[in-house]
Amino acid sequence: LSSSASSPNQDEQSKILSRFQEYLQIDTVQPTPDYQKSTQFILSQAESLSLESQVVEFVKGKPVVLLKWPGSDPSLPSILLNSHTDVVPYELSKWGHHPLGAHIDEQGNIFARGSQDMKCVGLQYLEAIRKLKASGFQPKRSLYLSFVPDEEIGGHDGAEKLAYSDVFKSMNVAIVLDEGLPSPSENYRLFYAERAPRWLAIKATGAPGHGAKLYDNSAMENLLKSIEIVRRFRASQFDLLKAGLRAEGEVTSVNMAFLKAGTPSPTPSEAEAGFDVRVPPTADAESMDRRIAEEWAPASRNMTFEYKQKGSMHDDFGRPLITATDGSNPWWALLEEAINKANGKTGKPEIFPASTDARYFRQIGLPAIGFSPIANTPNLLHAHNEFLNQAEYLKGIDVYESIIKAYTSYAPPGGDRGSRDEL
Ligand SMILES: CSCC[C@H](NC(C)=O)C(=O)O
Ligand SMILES: [Zn+2]
Ligand SMILES: [Zn+2]
Repeated sequence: LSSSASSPNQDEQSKILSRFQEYLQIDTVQPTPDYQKSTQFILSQAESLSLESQVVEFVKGKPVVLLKWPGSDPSLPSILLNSHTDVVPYELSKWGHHPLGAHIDEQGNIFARGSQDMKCVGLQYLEAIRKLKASGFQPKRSLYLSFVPDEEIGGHDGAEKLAYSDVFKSMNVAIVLDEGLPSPSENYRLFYAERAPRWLAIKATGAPGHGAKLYDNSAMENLLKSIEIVRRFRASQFDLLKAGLRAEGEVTSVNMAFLKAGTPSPTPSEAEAGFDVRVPPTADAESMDRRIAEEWAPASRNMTFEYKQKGSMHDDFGRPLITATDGSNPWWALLEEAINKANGKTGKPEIFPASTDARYFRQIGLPAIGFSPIANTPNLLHAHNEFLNQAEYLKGIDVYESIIKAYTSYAPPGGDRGSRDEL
């Protein structure tokens, strides 16, 4: 009842916040993240919680930290809570507080790169375990935590390698939780799929010529024709979004990412443009790739194209990369119930507009749900002055406590249904 700073509750709260600040202050900024330091920090947390730990470097210098809280029934498939340890770069001059300072202002807002994306989630998992252990809780299923590198640059040396590894097979995972997005309303956002990235570079070639001459088929004219076609397609998709006919994750987005060509004069023989394209799992992948080959970069207009990043739209069994939200996937309802039990509200299931590591787990046929317990907060992923309020952070710990309880205790009489082995 006491609100004095020395009450055990207050004391514990300030320790929780200090640990969060400590993790945020570790410089894991791409492109040169200090993974040694983040690994040490996570291992020291694991030790204080008596969790089993293992560090796997599928690629040298890119540690995947695996923690395990063994369940009482090892025959049951396990739960995996995933988070990435890297964060995106920042522009120091645009921030009110240093992005690696984790400054807490008078409102309790914690400013730091990674405060939303997603050091919060990684540490909330650990804090929830701390509380559960203190309460004497014993999980039936084993609980794994994975702290993976390089999500922000594609996850190829992190989560992708993990998902396809023997280590992962031996973990016998039934369900994966990974990052979601902050919600400006009181409803948490839940994601059952995501758009597939197509980072595309198109290149036009053509006869160079005098800058004063009007002629067809120059590289620049050929590229501009493509840009016009791409922009018409972009407008058609954007119109669906603006009219409210589709949600953000349900349209194909296209944004021009770079343009490389020419000098003031003469007309160049090569011109290149790059686009960040995101394709919903409900779209027809083949017709999208045909559109790119035949309309955006046709050989008939002296054009070539290349994918700098090409995410799959189907799992390794040929099905769209979608996690079921209906009764066929008990983990969905269990998650919603557990969140509600902790006094959290949830919105309608959504398609994540960008990319996360969850796609690699969906690819191998596992259900994966995107969720960050961040409500009442503007979405500042990758933006200046990213922050998370301390009360929201603390509430998120309670939410994970409830989720871990529900997930690790779930033991249907007939065993798991819909698990990978039975498909
Ligand atoms: C294709 S890897 C890049 C990953 C990054 N993820 C997020 C969540 O912003 C993105 O979608 O741009
Ligand atoms: Zn992230
Ligand atoms: Zn990110």
